[in-house]
Amino acid sequence: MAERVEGFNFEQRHGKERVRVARVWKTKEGKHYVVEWRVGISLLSDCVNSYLRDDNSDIVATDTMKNTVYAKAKECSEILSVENFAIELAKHFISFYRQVTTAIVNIVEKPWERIIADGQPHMHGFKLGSERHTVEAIVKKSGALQLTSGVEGLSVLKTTKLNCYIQSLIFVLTLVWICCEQSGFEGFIRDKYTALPETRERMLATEVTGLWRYSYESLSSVPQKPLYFVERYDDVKRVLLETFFGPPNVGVYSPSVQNTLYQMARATLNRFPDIDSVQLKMPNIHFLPVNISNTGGQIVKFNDDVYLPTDEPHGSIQATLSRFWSKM
Ligand SMILES: O=c1[nH]c(=O)c2[nH]c(=O)[nH]c2[nH]1
Repeated sequence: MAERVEGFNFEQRHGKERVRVARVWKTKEGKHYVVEWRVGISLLSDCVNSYLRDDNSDIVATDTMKNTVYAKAKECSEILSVENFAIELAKHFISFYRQVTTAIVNIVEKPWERIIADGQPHMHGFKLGSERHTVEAIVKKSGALQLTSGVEGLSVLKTTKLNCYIQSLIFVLTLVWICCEQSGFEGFIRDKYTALPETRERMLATEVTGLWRYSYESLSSVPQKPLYFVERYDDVKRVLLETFFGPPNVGVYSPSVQNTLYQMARATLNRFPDIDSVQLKMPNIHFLPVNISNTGGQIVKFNDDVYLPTDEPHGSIQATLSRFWSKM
């Protein structure tokens, strides 16, 4: 919040970024659990004197913030979700320091996954997965809370043309061989700058970044069930992926990244009543058809088979879908 200083409007915050911590828990039976977090802390606090003059008496040193991450990780005797850790940290800063009015804690969790060896979950062996779980907890001195979780780096691709048998609705118990494309892009504006052909058959690839805001607006309203948010994270990801891909045997047609994004966001809001808004960023990562020829003729003729994968440029498509009363 801006304050008036020497006739100016002034806004400030300070914190520590990229504090890395790993925490291990071990059960009596010898099963280990591990999390690795990258923590960012930002404090809104009444320390304007440090900016205006030689007076640091109201500053929480960023080095102290860093130490607090390790101290609080040590205090967590039971495994907990990244959301609960973020809330605990933020709660500490607003309650421990008179000067702090709001604490903003951002954490990215590294996807360490237990390995399966000989068909059995390993007791202490983990490998790095791909997509990352994120959280932002904003806690005010009043106890007001804003909790936003997310996923980043969720790379997905569908190759789309499906040849499959479906059961005919007309003749009971007969199977019909069908061929259905499951991603296309048609009917867009065509003008003198347009070269893109219309298609009902293309690769669809993206790297989803999602943010979803929970409806819990005070510290006291947060669900007490341990690992509640870990389950929610898995469930939201499942709904996003199921909507993107459609049923395993037949898939679902995507007429555009825009439409698929909307379906994914809507399915999330419809499924989870405690989520008020969903933001999705879905770059359209292009796989270009390969056609190569020389004077002797065609070397490679594209037949929905050989592609050139690209990183850039890529389409950029993003949207936020909220319930009417949401503040996201
Ligand atoms: O799904 C798509 N949306 C677009 O806006 C777009 N633009 C484009 O060139 N290809 C695509 N595909």
